[in-house]
Amino acid sequence: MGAAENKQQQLNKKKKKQNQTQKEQQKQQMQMQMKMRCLSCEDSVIEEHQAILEELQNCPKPLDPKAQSRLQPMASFGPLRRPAWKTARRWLGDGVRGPRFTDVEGHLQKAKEFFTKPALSYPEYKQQCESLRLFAFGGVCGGCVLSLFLFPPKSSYWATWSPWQWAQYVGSCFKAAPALFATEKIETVSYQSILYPQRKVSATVPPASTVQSSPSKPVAPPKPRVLFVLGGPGAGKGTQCTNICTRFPHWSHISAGDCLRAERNDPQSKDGELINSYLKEGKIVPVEITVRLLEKAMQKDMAQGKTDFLIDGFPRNLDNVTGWEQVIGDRADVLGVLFFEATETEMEKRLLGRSATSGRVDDNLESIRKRFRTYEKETMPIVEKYKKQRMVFTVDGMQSVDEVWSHTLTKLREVEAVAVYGP
Ligand SMILES: Nc1ncnc2c1ncn2[C@@H]1O[C@H](COP(=O)(O)OP(=O)(O)OP(=O)(O)O)[C@@H](O)[C@H]1O
Ligand SMILES: Nc1ccn([C@@H]2O[C@H](COP(=O)(O)O)[C@@H](O)[C@H]2O)c(=O)n1
Repeated sequence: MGAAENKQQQLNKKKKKQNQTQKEQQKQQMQMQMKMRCLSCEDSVIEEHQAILEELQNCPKPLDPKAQSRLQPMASFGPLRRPAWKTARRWLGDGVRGPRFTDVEGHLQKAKEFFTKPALSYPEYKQQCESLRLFAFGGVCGGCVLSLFLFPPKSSYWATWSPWQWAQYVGSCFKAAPALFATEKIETVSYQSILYPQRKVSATVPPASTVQSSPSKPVAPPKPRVLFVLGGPGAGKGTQCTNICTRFPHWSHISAGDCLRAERNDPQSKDGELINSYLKEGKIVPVEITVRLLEKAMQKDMAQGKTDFLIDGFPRNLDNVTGWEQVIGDRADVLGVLFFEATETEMEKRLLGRSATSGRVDDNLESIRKRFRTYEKETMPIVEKYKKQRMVFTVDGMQSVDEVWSHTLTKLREVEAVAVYGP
């Protein structure tokens, strides 16, 4: 073999190797493209790609122009499906393009058509639904926000964290925090005024004798806070008021019914007989008598250091409401109404049970039923009136005493939160 022949052979070998390398590279490139593309390909397309690959493998030349022309579309994403992450819409045949997202009028029109114009095709129907959905979503969200704004939940969390408190929080970051400890000597002031510094101070309600201040620096006692307690006869008002006062000594329980019964039993009282007749009939005693007794009882308890009052069984009718406003008015802060709800059947059962030991002239079936009627006719409208003012804290009184107590506690915390942070 001559040198020239040898050289030719080496050249051929080299060319063949180059061809093989080039083919190998092309194959790898194709495989990469296949991998990428086949993520979103249908089976038929994958099969087609595989066939092309096989053809390429068997092809003696580096890249046959025929194969190249067939492979060309594979190199571009044009005619085939886009990968899922590039697909803006699923292909559900919605060739009908709806209004742009920002085109409110267009969507309104489509939403209206949902009710007025039967869709002729699925895409049209789908667009109507989509446009309607925008308004339904907006309406529901807007309604929820508005109702939270108009009728904020009576929860201490809401009172503390609702968005309209945020401005206040931001503002408070730039204000000096109130001193944690007293900055001057406190002579005699109820611990309530320290716990609730927001409370306004009244110089009028308590008689001077109840305030033991130093002569040089008089300290006005805080304005008494009042929580009316209402509910049907036997709903459990008295029981839960006793619980509250046992647990929280700053609360004082004053029952209008108890005050009236005590007055009736007082031989010195000029109103004894009148009160007795009202009690037996389950009627509401004139407010001048009742409110005078309530004020007397409050003053007595304030002298003992009480500042918060559960006024149980009051106001029972409109006469009671106006009497309170005229006599006490803004000398006390009314925090709201703690309202115990129970059915007549349950209340009747409880009162008949209580009649064995209460000694009350009105704990008999006849008086009980008369009291129910008075409650329905005269007291419920008062509850409704306070409800409209969003002042009612309702407790489900149908459960066991313990369960009602736990519910009462929750409501009491709400009352405190609203009193401190506002409604
Ligand atoms: N949750 C309860 N489950 C069962 N019995 C109860 C419950 N709460 C109170 N009672 C009982 O029912 C009776 C009436 O309760 P309570 O005196 O507290 O009612 P009231 O609403 O104050 O009634 P009134 O308006 O007549 O004074 C009592 O004998 C009491 O022990
Ligand atoms: N504001 C009020 C409260 C009560 N009465 C009379 O007392 C009766 C018993 O009241 P209880 O709350 O103890 O059940 C009641 O039936 C009324 O006759 C009232 O007149 N005014």
